[in-house]
Amino acid sequence: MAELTVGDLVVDYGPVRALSGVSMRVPSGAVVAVLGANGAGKTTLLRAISGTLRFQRGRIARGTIELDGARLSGLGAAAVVRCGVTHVPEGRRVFARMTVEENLRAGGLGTPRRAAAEARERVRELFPVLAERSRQPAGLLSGGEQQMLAIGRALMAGPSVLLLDEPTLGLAPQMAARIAATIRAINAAGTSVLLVEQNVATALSLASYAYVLEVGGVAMEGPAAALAASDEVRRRYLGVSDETPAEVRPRAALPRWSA
Ligand SMILES: Nc1ncnc2c1ncn2[C@@H]1O[C@H](COP(=O)(O)OP(=O)(O)OP(=O)(O)O)[C@@H](O)[C@H]1O
Repeated sequence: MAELTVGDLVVDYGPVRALSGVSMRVPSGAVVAVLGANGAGKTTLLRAISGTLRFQRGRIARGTIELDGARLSGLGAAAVVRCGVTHVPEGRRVFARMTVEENLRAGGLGTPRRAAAEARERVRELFPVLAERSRQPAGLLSGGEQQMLAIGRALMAGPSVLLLDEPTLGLAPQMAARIAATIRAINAAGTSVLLVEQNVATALSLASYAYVLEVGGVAMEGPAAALAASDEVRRRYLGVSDETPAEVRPRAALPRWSA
């Protein structure tokens, strides 16, 4: 396990400043959530960490990204994976024409054989459906199964930190709950998680600590339980206002806490 730290990170896409001095920490073994409205910079933060910013013509103008004190910023995407940080981008981009098995194998490329075999076993246990459907083209899987495959593929490199971008987006509630349970299991097995999630109640129920981004900066941060109880977070992100009668307040606004 390893600690991920981001210090005073500034990111630009050409003339557009997307992050303007973000500092945060994912302690070893933790689930940390990043919340915020569309365009706040959440995806940019994950891209900067995973070394995929350059594919979007983005650039780190200033700041540091470190894993246990070793510098990640400036490394390419493949090198970041080798350091133990893998990224599941938004939109579950699986290789639709390749089989489930081939998709998983692609995630393990470059991983030493023994570690890859262990990771494979772990993925099979987490997602039995992927083992059952290993020879089918990934494009035939349901949206939720494709998300499982995208997560499984990222786990094939045996990461110490997993970056997840909107893993439950567009999924039916039951499937979203399964993905959330899987994230808990992955974390319980020792992988730290940095989670960007549009469903604030889900995010705060999974995370122990959370950051709220607004126009490229950290507007709020704190223990997930404290943020969930904060009037401002409830009003702005959980759709609960003082005027909302108690009986119509979403149950989702009452998350289960992780320790
Ligand atoms: N490839 C790009 N080129 C130019 N500007 C970009 C690019 N990607 C993002 N941006 C801009 O950077 C800012 C942050 O975007 P980002 O996608 O990181 O936000 P987000 O919080 O993840 O939002 P969303 O939930 O909509 O994905 C926005 O102003 C966005 O328009």
